[in-house]
Amino acid sequence: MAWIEHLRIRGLRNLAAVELSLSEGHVCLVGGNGAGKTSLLEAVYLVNRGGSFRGRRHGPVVMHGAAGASIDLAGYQGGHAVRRQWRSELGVVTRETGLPVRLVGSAMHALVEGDPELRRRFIDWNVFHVEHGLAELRSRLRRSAAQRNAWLRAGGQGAAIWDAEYAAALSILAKVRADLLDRLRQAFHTLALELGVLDGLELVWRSDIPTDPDQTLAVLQRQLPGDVGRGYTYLSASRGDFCLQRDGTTWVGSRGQNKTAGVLLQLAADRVVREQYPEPSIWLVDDLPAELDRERQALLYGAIRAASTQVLSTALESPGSAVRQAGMQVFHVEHGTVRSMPSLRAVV
Ligand SMILES: Nc1ncnc2c1ncn2[C@@H]1O[C@H](COP(=O)(O)OP(=O)(O)OP(=O)(O)O)[C@@H](O)[C@H]1O
Repeated sequence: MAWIEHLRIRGLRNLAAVELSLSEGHVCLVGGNGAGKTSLLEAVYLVNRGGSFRGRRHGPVVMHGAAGASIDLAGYQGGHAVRRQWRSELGVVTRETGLPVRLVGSAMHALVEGDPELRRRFIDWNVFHVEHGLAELRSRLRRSAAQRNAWLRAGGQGAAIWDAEYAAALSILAKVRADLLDRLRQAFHTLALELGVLDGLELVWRSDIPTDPDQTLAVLQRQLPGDVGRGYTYLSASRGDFCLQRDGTTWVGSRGQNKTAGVLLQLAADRVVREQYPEPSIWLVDDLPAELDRERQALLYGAIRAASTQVLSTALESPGSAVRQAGMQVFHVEHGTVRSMPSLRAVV
């Protein structure tokens, strides 16, 4: 069982010096806008995954004017005590592998209504966890694509020596993505039934990359004149997307419904990965209450708690009665400092 017992953060965003002792179960970080709640989740993500979940737009994680940032974590995994360290100048410095963490970010609705690139990254991240050798496959693809594109830019004359290798790698990727989607589709369907939300929605994968390498090779040959004109290969790993359908038609949900669907997708992916790696993850849940009614909040928090040993969640306000739980730990975050509030003893 993976959980964090102690966390020490120095010089990360607005968190100058933070020390937290945590318990298993649901830990709630409460505070106003800009208090440092998301930065705390970011620290947990960073020390375990080695990178941030926030894009470049958010700038460097080291506190303005500070010489460096550090994160130290002590916790448990598989019944053993583990330690992890991250230093801004070195990255992760411990040998032990990171604790498994799963993020429900504040913009989960974007997974349904945003750019296809987000969905492909979501699929590939989960494929990476169930299929060994994805990194090697990616480098095969990159190498053969670069060689083929150089050949196209030179006019595509002579033998197409990189086509077979590129078609083989691309078809394997198409196959592992389609297989994951199939398992995800079933898990999503089961979860929607169990929770009684988004009834009748179906996950549909659309990709024009054939899973048979001979067919992929035939497509490459057919598209050759266009590829030479463009100077690059049209059929690439960035083709493919999934959508949600109801009765065969693309479903258009509200912001809150899309957010619910995004969280369900994370829960479904967690089930798929845990068929192979049963250890539950630590879930980092940023601002779930935004856009969700109380019933949905309670439902989704309940499903996330059931899937994890520890949940670190953020919110602007203290958890309401629908979300509270006996033993829930609550911390108040303000201007980068964190204060413990009395643990909740009973469901109110
Ligand atoms: N490198 C940095 N150095 C110092 N402060 C930073 C740095 N990067 C971001 N900040 C500031 O840290 C503060 C905390 O941001 P954070 O996103 O953690 O807040 P939050 O509590 O999650 O707020 P909200 O509820 O509005 O999402 C922000 O005011 C931000 O401007």
